[in-house]
Amino acid sequence: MDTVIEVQDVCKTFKDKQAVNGVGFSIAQGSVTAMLGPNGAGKTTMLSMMLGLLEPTKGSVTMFGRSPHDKTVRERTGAMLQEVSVMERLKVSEILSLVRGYYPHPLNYEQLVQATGLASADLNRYADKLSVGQKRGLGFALALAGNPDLLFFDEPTVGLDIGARQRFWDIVRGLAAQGKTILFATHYLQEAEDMADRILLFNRGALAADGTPDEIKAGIVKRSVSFLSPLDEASIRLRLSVYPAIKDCRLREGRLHAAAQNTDEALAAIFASGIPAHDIRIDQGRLDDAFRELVMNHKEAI
Ligand SMILES: Nc1ncnc2c1ncn2[C@@H]1O[C@H](COP(=O)(O)OP(=O)(O)OP(=O)(O)O)[C@@H](O)[C@H]1O
Repeated sequence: MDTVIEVQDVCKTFKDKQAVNGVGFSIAQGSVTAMLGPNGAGKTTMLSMMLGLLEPTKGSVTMFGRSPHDKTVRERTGAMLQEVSVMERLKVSEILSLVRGYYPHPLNYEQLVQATGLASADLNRYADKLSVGQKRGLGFALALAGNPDLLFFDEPTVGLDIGARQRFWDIVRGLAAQGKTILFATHYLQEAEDMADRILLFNRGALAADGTPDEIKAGIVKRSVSFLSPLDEASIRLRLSVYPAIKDCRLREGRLHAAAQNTDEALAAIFASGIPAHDIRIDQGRLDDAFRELVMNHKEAI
C-alpha cells in the first residue's frame, strides 16, 4: 500500500506552548483516519502542518513524498477547516466555477452542487448571506473542487443538522470507496468508530494511541460479564480466583461484575465454577469509555 503522508517526530511550539510534541505516523493511500482528541490536543496544529499552513518547529512532514508546499501536492489535496470563510460579493455558483478553474482536473460542476447540499435557488445567492451550516456545505464542495486524492476535514460536522451530517458522511463514504485518502479531526467518538478504519488518538500534543477502532477498544476497553447470585461476594471471588480468564470480580449496584478480556472464556469459567448465576449479561465495553480511560492514563503518565 502506498504511503501518502509521512510525519516524522514532529514538534510545534508557539512561544512557550508546546502544541505538538514528537508525533510520528504514516498514512496509507485509500485509508480513512480519524484524529480524535479533546480540545487543545493538537489536532488542528497537526492538520495545519500537513497542509503547509504551519511549519514544524522540529521534524518533517511529507505528502506524496514531497513538501506540503509543492504545487502538485496542493493540486492533489483538498481541505475543509473549522472556519469556512467565503468570498464576499460573489454568488455561490460563481465561487464554485472560480475555484474549479484553479485546478487542472476539477470535479464536474453538478457533483460540486450536489456536495453543497444547497437548493438550486441558493446557487444564485451571495455566499456571505448563507447560514453557517450552508457555508459549511459550500466549504465541503470547495474542498472537492480539484477532485483531490487526499482530503482533510477539521471537525467537519460541527454545526450541521442530522440531515446535513448524514449527507456529508454519505459523500465521504463514496469518496473512500473511490480510493481517496481521508483524514478528519473530531471530538466525536461515535463518528470516529463509524467512519474511520484507523484512529490516531491525540492528547496534550502527543499520540496516546494508534490503531483500528477495534484494536483501541481491545487494548483498553473493560469487558465484563455481570450476573445475579444468591452467594455472597467474597465466596464468589474466591471461587472465580482460580480462573485466569477472570481478571477481577466486584459487586456493583447489586450485580456481580466479572472483568475479562474475553467474555466467552469468562462465561465458561462462571459455568465451570458451579456458582449459581442468573440474569447473566455481557458488556462488550464502549469506545467512549476507552477514550476517557486512555486520556486519563495518558494525563497521569506525563
Ligand atoms: N497560533 C497559536 N498560538 C499559540 N498557541 C496556539 C496556537 N495555535 C494553537 N495553540 C495552542 O496549541 C494547543 C493545541 O491546539 P489545537 O488547536 O491544535 O488543538 P485541537 O486538538 O485542534 O483542539 P480543538 O479540538 O479545540 O480544535 C492548544 O493549547 C492551543 O491553545
